[in-house]
Amino acid sequence: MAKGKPTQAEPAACRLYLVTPPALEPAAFAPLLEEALDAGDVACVQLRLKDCSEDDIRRACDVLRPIAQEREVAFILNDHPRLAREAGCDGVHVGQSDTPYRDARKILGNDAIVGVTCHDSRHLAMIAGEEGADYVAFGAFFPTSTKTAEYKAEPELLSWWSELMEVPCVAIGGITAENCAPLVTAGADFLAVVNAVWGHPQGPGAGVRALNAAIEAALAG
Ligand SMILES: Cc1ncc(COP(=O)(O)OP(=O)(O)O)c(N)n1
Ligand SMILES: Cc1nc(C(=O)O)sc1CCOP(=O)(O)O
Ligand SMILES: [Mg+2]
Repeated sequence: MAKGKPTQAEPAACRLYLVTPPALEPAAFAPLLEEALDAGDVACVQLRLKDCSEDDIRRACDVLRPIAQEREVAFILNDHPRLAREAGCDGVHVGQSDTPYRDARKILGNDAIVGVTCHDSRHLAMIAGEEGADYVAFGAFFPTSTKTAEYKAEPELLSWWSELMEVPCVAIGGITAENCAPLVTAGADFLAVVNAVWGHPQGPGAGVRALNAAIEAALAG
């Protein structure tokens, strides 16, 4: 994947990748998503609903996907490649216990974005990259309350990867405006966040602005 592929926009050095809260009511969440996406640069949105029926996920896609795509922000579905294709998503994110990358690619085709969780593993990332993943995701970089994270990644993994590989890397796990600088300077192409945006005390727009300001400050040195 070219480093700017999530929106086809001019590639930037490090961009935001929003992941939704694990449970949401689509009509109530829609204005929050609009607020986040209208607050500044966002490369993509991942719909990550856990413990939901496929019908619920489909309904959430129908409401939320146009909000992202109308703004030229890629809309990626977590875990469900077939549903992603049927619901008109731009791609899918798969983990090591989900549909294997090759099957996800077959289902979605070559034009879709397929990203792969690689935890803290160089080996998993090299396999995913060689197989054709559009990005590899490393984490968790910091403690997170959003899910039980079994792996701990270090910024050095991002610098190793970005110096050697063209495939973009996503950093995830407990990332905030306050702690993201080492990940940006280490070479993360995307910062994936849940709580720093949806749990921001001043709302998701303020969360996006704070993260983009922190990215810009880190890149300026
Ligand atoms: C960008 C990004 N990175 C990692 C994950 C985690 O995927 P996975 O390990 O499959 O765990 P679940 O998210 O499915 O609980 C992700 N979703 N997105
Ligand atoms: C979905 C997910 N995957 C992770 C991994 O390490 O693979 S950490 C994580 C949760 C990220 O949420 P927050 O930004 O609130 O910490
Ligand atoms: Mg998964």
